[in-house]
Amino acid sequence: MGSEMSTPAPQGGEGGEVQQQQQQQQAPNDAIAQQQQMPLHPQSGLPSALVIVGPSGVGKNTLIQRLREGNTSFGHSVSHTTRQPRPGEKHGEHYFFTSKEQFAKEIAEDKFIEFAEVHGNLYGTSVTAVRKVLESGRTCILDIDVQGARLVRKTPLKAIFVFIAPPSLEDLAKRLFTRGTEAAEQIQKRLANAKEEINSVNERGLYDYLIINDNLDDAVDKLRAIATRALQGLDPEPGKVPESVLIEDAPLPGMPPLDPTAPQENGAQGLLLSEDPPGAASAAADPLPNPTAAAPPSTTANSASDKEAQPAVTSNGGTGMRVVAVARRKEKLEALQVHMHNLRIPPTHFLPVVCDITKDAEVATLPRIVAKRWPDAGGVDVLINNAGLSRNDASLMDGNVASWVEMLSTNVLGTTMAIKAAVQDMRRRNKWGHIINMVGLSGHRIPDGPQGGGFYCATKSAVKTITDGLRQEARGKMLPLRVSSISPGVVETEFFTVKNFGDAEAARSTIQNYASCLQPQDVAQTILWCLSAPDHVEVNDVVVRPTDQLL
Ligand SMILES: Nc1nc2c(ncn2[C@@H]2O[C@H](COP(=O)(O)OP(=O)(O)O)[C@@H](O)[C@H]2O)c(=O)[nH]1
Ligand SMILES: Nc1ncnc2c1ncn2[C@@H]1O[C@H](COP(=O)(O)OP(=O)(O)O)[C@@H](O)[C@H]1O
Repeated sequence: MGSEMSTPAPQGGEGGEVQQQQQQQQAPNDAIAQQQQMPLHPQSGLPSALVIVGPSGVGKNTLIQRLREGNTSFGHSVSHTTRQPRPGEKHGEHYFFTSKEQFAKEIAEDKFIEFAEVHGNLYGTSVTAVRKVLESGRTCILDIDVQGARLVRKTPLKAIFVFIAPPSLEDLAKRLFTRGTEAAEQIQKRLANAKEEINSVNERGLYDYLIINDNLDDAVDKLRAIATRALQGLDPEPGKVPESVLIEDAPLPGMPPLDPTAPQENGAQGLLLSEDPPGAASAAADPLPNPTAAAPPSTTANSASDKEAQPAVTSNGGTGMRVVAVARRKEKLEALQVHMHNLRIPPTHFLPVVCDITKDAEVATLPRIVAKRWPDAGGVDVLINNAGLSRNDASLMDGNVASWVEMLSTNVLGTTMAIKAAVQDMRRRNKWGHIINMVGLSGHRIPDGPQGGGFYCATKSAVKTITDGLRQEARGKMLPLRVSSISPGVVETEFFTVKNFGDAEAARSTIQNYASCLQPQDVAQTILWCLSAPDHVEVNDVVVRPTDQLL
């Protein structure tokens, strides 16, 4: 569920009580069943229930309606809710619309198999509603949220669990807007919750089936086949939910008006960035000659959320590149998106994607997201691996192991997984581009200091070795892939704030040791210089540091 649902409600508030009661509600069980004389666990051969879960607006009601059209074998358990009825909704048919007081009373009376707070309202499935359908020998359909599904999983109710996913969050947003039943604020709330709801597909054993509701007729056919199994009381087939599912983020619904005072750039376009923790630097500010690639390439780079990455993303200097900015922090990407919008860079040339590059499944999906969102772009031609994270509690003598793991997974594994995803995309198209890794001075030397930067330097040395190793591997296979690294010294970015766990003062005092740090634009320019070399020239490593930096 989304942030709203997963945020603990204030003590004593409605949500707080609901959470406490839900914890006690762990397994509405045989005792309730016996009390209500409900065959919660039908013998085999009798119909199972069908639990349908999915984010708001994905099409659950539409699918259920289509399934039930002209087929009386399926009944729908009518839920109770404290939300206001929408125009046309009937009490007892769509929901039992209930006051909060009445709902609380019914909870106390053990009326519900499960209940949950969803999008700010209470919803619950009553034992009576399910019993009514089951007793008539039909399959009972429960349209409930993720929390409800988790709870029903713990009851003896024999059921098949299906998750309905949208083809993308963008489609989901469109459907919610088109349905027009909610105000903008409610739609935002539902979209904010959707990503976490979709992520519940990765909870092992929660769902038996996943249906992506893209083409409605296809989705209805799939649901019908599953519902028929439920009707026959058959067990679900194994392996029908993929190991890992990632649905890309929606763009911001509705961009702000253009800022007429914002400076315009020269045809700034793309770069695909990957990942989030503030890294050494990635930037490119000024116009450069055209790149050597024949077609406008799309570029990926990581750590796009940082202010430091903005120049890299915003100024391709008329190279004709299209930029995919990949980062973990959504709010930073959103700010970048607004910035790009104000620079009049069209959505065809800038695509923000939320992704955690320490997660293999998320990284592997990136080229697919690019291909889907920009079918005309071909694929990823340039990858800029910008992720580089350092922590100040990582001394080799007495450091925090968690910080070592974090650095290793971000700087080394994240970079390598992004390389693999980009290279496989290039191989698929037989079109070989350019990989640029940010090694940094730390990949070449270890600075003095009692805190000890040895572990961070080790990860950066690894990136240097990976850069050289990738080049050798490509040469060995006679592939025209170009591999470069850039090794900047101190760059004025968020890097030091992250290193000091958010302590901006400590970060400032580090930066003040230098009369003039490199700026992100300086690094960006270096990236563009590497990219602009003619085909027969491969820049291997560029070391660049502030003029007054000693070591
Ligand atoms: N846990 C639980 N969730 C429910 C129940 N009834 C509906 N929901 C879920 O509540 C959410 C909001 O439903 P609704 O207000 O009808 O809005 P909609 O999903 O935008 O059509 C959906 O995810 C439903 O699946 C219920 O009885 N229990
Ligand atoms: N496969 C689909 N393609 C396009 N629009 C769809 C599809 N499935 C449902 N819709 C539309 O999306 C909107 C939301 O569907 P709805 O059934 O109300 O969602 P939910 O019950 O999951 O909140 C409706 O306007 C519906 O017509």
